Amino acid sequence: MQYKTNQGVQSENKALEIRSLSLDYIMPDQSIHAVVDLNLVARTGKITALVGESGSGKSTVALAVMGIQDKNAVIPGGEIYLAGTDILSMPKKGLRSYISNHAGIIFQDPIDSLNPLLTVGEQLVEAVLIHEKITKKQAFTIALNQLLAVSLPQPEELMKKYPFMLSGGMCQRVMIAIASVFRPALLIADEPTTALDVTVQAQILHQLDSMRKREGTAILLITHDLGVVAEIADDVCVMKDGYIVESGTVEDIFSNPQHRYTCQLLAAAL
Ligand SMILES: Nc1ncnc2c1ncn2[C@@H]1O[C@H](COP(=O)(O)OP(=O)(O)OP(=O)(O)O)[C@@H](O)[C@H]1O
Ligand code: NI
Repeated sequence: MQYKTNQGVQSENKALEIRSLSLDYIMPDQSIHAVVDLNLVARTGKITALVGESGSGKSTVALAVMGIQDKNAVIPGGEIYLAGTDILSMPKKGLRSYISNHAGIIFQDPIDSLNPLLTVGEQLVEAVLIHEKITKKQAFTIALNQLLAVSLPQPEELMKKYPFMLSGGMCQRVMIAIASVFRPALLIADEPTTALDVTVQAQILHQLDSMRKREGTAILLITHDLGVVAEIADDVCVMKDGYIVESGTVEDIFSNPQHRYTCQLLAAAL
């Protein structure tokens, strides 16, 4: 069977390409147009920031890309090309594994994202074994290397610990380790540092940036913090009320914002 692909010379460096995506949340008395006719590209080896006020639809986009949108969501139209294939035109069977092989996601609250009843090691090994038919021992070695890759010291000790024994910053590193086990083409970070101390925020962002450099991962960074955007993002998409009102390179958007809302955002950040 042939699925829709966006392959072609111009698409090669696009880990994610969203075309004309709309998403509604169906409520008993109304439906909310959370995403409207949205276009977005996350380039390989680059950081794309998705910014916009609370409720503008940023997380909804992230969840739709991961195929984990809420049950009351319907997608009336659009295409989501993840590593070249439109996941919206794929059959349910195989979709989960396709998405988890090509994209990872980390959230705001790393401690909530981990299972409190399992050790770090158990969760990492489980994540490895979901994808690969290898022995537990081999999975353990991969897990250890993952923890080293996110600069966590003494990984062997860490593997035995439960999430509550770790700081927020360490938990977020573990989440990055889990989300990137399979060197996904795309990593989505939905406000990854909002819940962390300021000093730890910079370390986590540095970690994402070094993953981008090392693996060529495309990173879609959802954030409220325009200072962070200016510092590490390559591209920016500005979202408001479900629409992308403006997108471009960081240089373009910061030096020459076209949309009134972008000007307001920039002014508010000064
Ligand atoms: N399951 C749902 N059912 C109905 N409405 C929802 C649902 N999930 C989100 N919404 C609404 O959809 C809109 C977009 O929400 P979303 O969480 O995507 O925004 P956001 O930009 O991520 O906001 P924030 O910056 O606060 O995280 C909001 O109006 C929100 O209230
Ligand atoms: Ni959100």
